[in-house]
Amino acid sequence: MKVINTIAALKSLLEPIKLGQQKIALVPTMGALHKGHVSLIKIAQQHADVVVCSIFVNPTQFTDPKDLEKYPRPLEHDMQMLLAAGCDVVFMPSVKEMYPEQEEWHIDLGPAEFLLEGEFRRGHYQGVTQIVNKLFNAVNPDVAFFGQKDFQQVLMIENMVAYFKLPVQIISCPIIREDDGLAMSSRNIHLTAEDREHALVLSAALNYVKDHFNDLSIPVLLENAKDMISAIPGVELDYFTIANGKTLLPETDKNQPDLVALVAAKVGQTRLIDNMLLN
Ligand SMILES: Nc1ncnc2c1ncn2[C@@H]1O[C@H](COP(=O)(O)OP(=O)(O)OP(=O)(O)O)[C@@H](O)[C@H]1O
Ligand SMILES: CC(C)(CO)[C@@H](O)C(=O)[O-]
Ligand code: BAL
Repeated sequence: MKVINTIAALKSLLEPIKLGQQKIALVPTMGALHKGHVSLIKIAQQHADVVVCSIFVNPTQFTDPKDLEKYPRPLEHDMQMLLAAGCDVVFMPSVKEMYPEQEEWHIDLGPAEFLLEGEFRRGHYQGVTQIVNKLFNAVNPDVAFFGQKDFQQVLMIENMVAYFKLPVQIISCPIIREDDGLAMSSRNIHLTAEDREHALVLSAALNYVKDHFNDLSIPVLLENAKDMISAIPGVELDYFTIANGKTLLPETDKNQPDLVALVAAKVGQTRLIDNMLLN
């Protein structure tokens, strides 16, 4: 496994591979790796000859400075996970390498940018697309892998790819969960034992909606799911919605295709998101 810190070194490693017609996959991450990240690498290996995993805690996508400051950075552990997963190249640039100078970034990501996560983390998807575009320029991947856990992120990246007409295929990969249902997330590390217990209500409420989808109306499903969550102490709901998976607009007609339930809540001091496809 090669560990690379600069764009120039990365390009000189990857350009001959690309010229040799080998397929390159990119798995962008912010580190603090878990089985969710490993699953992306494993899926990437099935689609490409060379898998590049980037680790970069991107400052421009953080809307809360405390969240950025306390974002976990367990480097040794991450290297071991990547070695065990059989990753070929790790790209781990510094902030200076990715942002050598002040720069403006604003692209049209469509109206869904301002919904859900975009409403609670204003400007978040401009920062995400800014760094993903830089990573795509540095790696020039044929295909890139993202987790469905960050459902809206996948849509925003697809919109960015369409905006610039980039020749990169985007693949959304299933959510990996703990045995008790909690979606794996780097931020789970911040949960106290009590928070960890309380956080289970998020996946439980999503499962409730999925299990009762055929029997109850959408307004009733939403009311019951929100009641489940508000019954748990220390869980502060930002949103629980059933939406069209392409527009992210709320949906009340169960016969529409592509429905997804999405939730975000603060559990103790930690903000978590999760979602589930419904049909
Ligand atoms: N449980 C999971 N299952 C599948 N993919 C996941 C999971 N968790 C994260 N990913 C994906 O891994 C990639 C990198 O995510 P990231 O490094 O931000 O980890 P994370 O666990 O989402 O951290 P956090 O949500 O705390 O920022 C993203 O595409 C993300 O959607
Ligand atoms: C895609 C990403 C690596 C961009 O910083 C980040 O948003 C993440 O880890 O999901
Ligand atoms: N996993 C999405 C990146 C973020 O929360 O900033």
